[in-house]
Amino acid sequence: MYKDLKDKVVVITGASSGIGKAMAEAFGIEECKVVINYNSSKDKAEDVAAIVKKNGGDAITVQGDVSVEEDVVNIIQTAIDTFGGLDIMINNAGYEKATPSVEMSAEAFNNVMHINLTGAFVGSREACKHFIETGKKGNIINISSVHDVIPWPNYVNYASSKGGMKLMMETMSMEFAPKGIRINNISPGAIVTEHTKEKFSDDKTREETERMIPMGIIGEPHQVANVAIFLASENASYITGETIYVDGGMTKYPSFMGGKG
Ligand SMILES: NC(=O)C1=CN([C@@H]2O[C@H](COP(=O)(O)OP(=O)(O)OC[C@H]3O[C@@H](n4cnc5c(N)ncnc54)[C@H](O)[C@@H]3O)[C@@H](O)[C@H]2O)C=CC1
Ligand SMILES: CC(=O)C(C)=O
Repeated sequence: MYKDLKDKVVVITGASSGIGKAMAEAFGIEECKVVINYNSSKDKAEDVAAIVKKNGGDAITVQGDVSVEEDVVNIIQTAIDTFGGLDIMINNAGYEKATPSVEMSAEAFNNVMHINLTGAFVGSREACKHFIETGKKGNIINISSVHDVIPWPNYVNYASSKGGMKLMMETMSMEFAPKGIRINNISPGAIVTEHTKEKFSDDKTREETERMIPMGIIGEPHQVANVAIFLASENASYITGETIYVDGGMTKYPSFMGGKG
């Protein structure tokens, strides 16, 4: 456990499933007060809140679509009203759907940009406003993806949004570093969640994916959550503007592993 995290208020967007859920559970073990945002899965969010409380933390659930500016503002205001402030903002909500670029409407492109990038921007902006008003040295973690550096055909909206998250985070981290506010990204590789379970249960797809990972293993949500806990804690007090890849080596050019080329 990281003792400095006890009683810290953490907002996690898209926390009713997958990596967001694993992070909520982990911050519960740290005895944090966790605000679990969901868009449509109220029951699943309530289940996550129950686990956070069982783990030793406190929790509330808040509905909100992160692509809607007022909803993000409301999620953060609810955290402040309920728990008296905000210490850690985690922009995790994300969405992707394969579509060839020539078939992708501007609306479909913008929809993913609004959820993944603009949602994370508004969450970061509102958190920074609160940190500045209260003089708090809070911190922000964005859950990006290895596709912030690896191009992904048929997912141009997703890769653009994650690439954008990289420079958004780096820019904001410089803007707010003098105030002691730290902002970092975690970029997961292939992680098995409710969302990706079906894809990876297909032997061919799983084996193809494993071949792209030097460690040869698909990751699990808790492996991302463990890094989020570290980054949020004082143990990471000198880290800002960084992207930590939690990807079993996927971003390190695995096709060169044979030593040729
Ligand atoms: N699972 C994986 O292999 C990887 C996941 N990621 C990223 O991790 C983050 C979490 O994804 P997973 O846990 O894998 O999938 P997931 O689908 O379980 O989680 C995404 C969450 O975001 C929520 N969400 C989607 N649109 C929303 C909106 N408009 N407003 C509020 N919430 C919304 C969903 O309801 C869901 O709870 C995403 O940002 C994703 O891009 C990145 C790299 C790999
Ligand atoms: C969704 C995503 O970013 C991956 C790596 O699968």
